[in-house]
Amino acid sequence: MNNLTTTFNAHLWRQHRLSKQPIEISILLTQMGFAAKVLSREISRAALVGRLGLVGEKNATGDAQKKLDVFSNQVVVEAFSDIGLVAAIASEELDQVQLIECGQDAQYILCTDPLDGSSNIDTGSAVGTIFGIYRRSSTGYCSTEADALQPGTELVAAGYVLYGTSTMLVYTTGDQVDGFTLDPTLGEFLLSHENIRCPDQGKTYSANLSYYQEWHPHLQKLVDYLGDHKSTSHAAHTLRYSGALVADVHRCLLEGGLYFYPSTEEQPLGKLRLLYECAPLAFVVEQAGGLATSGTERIMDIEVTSIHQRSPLAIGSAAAVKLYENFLEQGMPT
Ligand SMILES: O=P(O)(O)OC[C@H]1O[C@](O)(COP(=O)(O)O)[C@@H](O)[C@@H]1O
Ligand SMILES: [Mg+2]
Ligand SMILES: [Mg+2]
Repeated sequence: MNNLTTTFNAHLWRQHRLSKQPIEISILLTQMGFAAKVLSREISRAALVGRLGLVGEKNATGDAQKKLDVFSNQVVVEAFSDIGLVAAIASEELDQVQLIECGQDAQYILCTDPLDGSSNIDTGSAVGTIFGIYRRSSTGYCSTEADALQPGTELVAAGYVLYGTSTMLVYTTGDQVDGFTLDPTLGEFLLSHENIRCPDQGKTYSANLSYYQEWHPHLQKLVDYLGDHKSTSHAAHTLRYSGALVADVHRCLLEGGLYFYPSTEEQPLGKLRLLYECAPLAFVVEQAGGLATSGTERIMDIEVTSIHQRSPLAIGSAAAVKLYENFLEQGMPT
């Protein structure tokens, strides 16, 4: 059976048979695949069913919620409810952790950004879904919020879905990183990118340069260095910023490169959320040979004290992330 006929479910079953992951993880990932198919269909027809625009509410981190943010959250929560495995869900669109099921079998916690890149929705640009799965740490009958406050090193599975020119699902359970492309005519995710390796170097960087003036002077030097097309000592990088973290990280994963969202005086911990944006993507990128840092600390090691906690992020090719850390610390490449 060649790769392009390997369905996501068949791959998950194979990984389980090769005892690379417990069957529960395969079932949870299958449910993420299902939610991704529903969202792929609904995102593509949102303008036809009045699902563009705002709902008029703000989420816990102050973002004006889009109708598709709320709808995507509902789809993900429903896909993981009633399967007897998920104890609780932490989501960008839920103020608190939502208890799902109690009891012995409900041993997993889902952390999710149901719709990433919300500012792209109404203009039809790329958006994504991010997910991270943890095992419960508490032993009581029902889960508690503390079960979601685990560092990235405790993730048992993580990944994202990109709704772009095609819909792709990329995941890892700590073994390798595999990518699947949705064939809408079959309604199947097919294995299109097996064992993805993140190139050590890239030619692009992604950052919102409109904040350049507010960044640390050392990071301003990094941007000048990356954009120095006259340099004979190093290859310049070109700028690619999509407005969706998932889309920019996906490019870094496949082609190499660097995405960063640093802190500013106004946002001392940056904008992005550690639990359901930074940590799951860090797990994926690290398993593919890349790196992810806050600038001073490995993202996966950062202690989580609240579900909507923010963290500065630099993620992508290993050499580019090290370059970022060096510049932040010393204001120069090495
Ligand atoms: O508009 P800004 O400040 O550049 O922020 C864009 C970044 O914020 C995000 O949109 C945050 O994610 P959400 O859309 O899920 O809130 C990232 O996807 C993106 O990289
Ligand atoms: Mg997001
Ligand atoms: Mg979001």
